[in-house]
Amino acid sequence: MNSEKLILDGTRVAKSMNETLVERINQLSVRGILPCLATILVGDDPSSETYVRMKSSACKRLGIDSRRIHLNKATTTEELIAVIQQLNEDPQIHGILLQHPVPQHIDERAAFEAIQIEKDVDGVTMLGFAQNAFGVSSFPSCTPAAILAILDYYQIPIESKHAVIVGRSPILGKPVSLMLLNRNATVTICHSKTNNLPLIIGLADIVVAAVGKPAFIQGAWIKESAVVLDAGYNAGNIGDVDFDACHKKASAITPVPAGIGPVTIAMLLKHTVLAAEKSKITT
Ligand SMILES: NC(=O)C1=CN([C@@H]2O[C@H](COP(=O)(O)OP(=O)(O)OC[C@H]3O[C@@H](n4cnc5c(N)ncnc54)[C@H](OP(=O)(O)O)[C@@H]3O)[C@@H](O)[C@H]2O)C=CC1
Ligand SMILES: Nc1nc(=O)c2c([nH]1)NC[C@@H]1CN(c3ccc(C(=O)N[C@@H](CCC(=O)O)C(=O)O)cc3)C=[N+]21
Repeated sequence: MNSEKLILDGTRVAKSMNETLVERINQLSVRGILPCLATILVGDDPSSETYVRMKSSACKRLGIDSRRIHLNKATTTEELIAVIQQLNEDPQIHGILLQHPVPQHIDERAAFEAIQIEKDVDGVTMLGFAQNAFGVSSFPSCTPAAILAILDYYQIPIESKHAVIVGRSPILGKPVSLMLLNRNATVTICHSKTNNLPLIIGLADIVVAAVGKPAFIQGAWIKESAVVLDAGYNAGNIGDVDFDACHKKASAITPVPAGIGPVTIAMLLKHTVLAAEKSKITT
């Protein structure tokens, strides 16, 4: 990497991923297979509606089919699981994405577990998580995989680097920590009960912000020349990183928007295409 400050352009990474997908989608169509992603949204949280809409319009742009399922916020866990089971049994559906978070009264873990492993394109099941932890997953969670894809695209070394991850959620902080560990980083995972957070972040060569609090990570905490990856996506398109202050210190940083978000979506499409490719072998 050169010594200039680098803005890690997620739109560019996503574009290059999508280009390689087009050919694979064409080859599937020759065999009469149209990859299809089902998205399930429960309730009417406006930002979740936006994400789901972005996901299905990204599918459309590439020629992937999508089925959008929008359930009432009063849906029960049992009803949601029944919908997931129907999608599991439908041979035309290759991937299932249950948008997180679901309303409080629903058992989100039980719903995630209902997704058949072959269709778990967002790596949300326990089995998918475990496969990812062992480094044998076909479908690691999309945002963690996007973070690794950005580092690899820009040839940013991971091995032997100290990565500090702020956040330990099951689809973001925890899996990205394990993926960086599998790539031989030295990993520290921080969370809401962590003491001396600024001190720990100050030791990091790579910082992953996955907190869900706008502009939470301050420039003063960042070590000179660290690489900063901002997975946060808060109301008003604001990341978890104080961009201007961190940009001054970092050697490379992802912006919000146009950082990790677009690569997450490209990863979801890639996993859906792969699920479709695998389905032709088994059916
Ligand atoms: N770009 C994308 O594709 C995606 C973006 N996101 C965004 O990433 C962010 C995180 O999402 P998600 O992981 O689902 O969020 P969660 O709310 O599930 O997890 C947040 C994590 O941050 C930790 N945390 C909260 N406050 C602090 C604090 N003061 N100090 C240190 N750690 C803290 C929590 O700790 P504890 O475990 O102790 O509660 C928890 O582990 C959000 O902005 C979300 O919108 C999420 C998914 C995809
Ligand atoms: N099961 C599950 N998997 C997820 O991956 C998941 C989820 N639930 N719940 C919500 C979060 C959020 N998320 C985003 C994806 C892309 C952008 C994205 O592409 N953002 C554009 C901005 C687009 C715009 O706002 O115009 C950008 O950053 O450039 C943002 C956020 C995925 N999530």
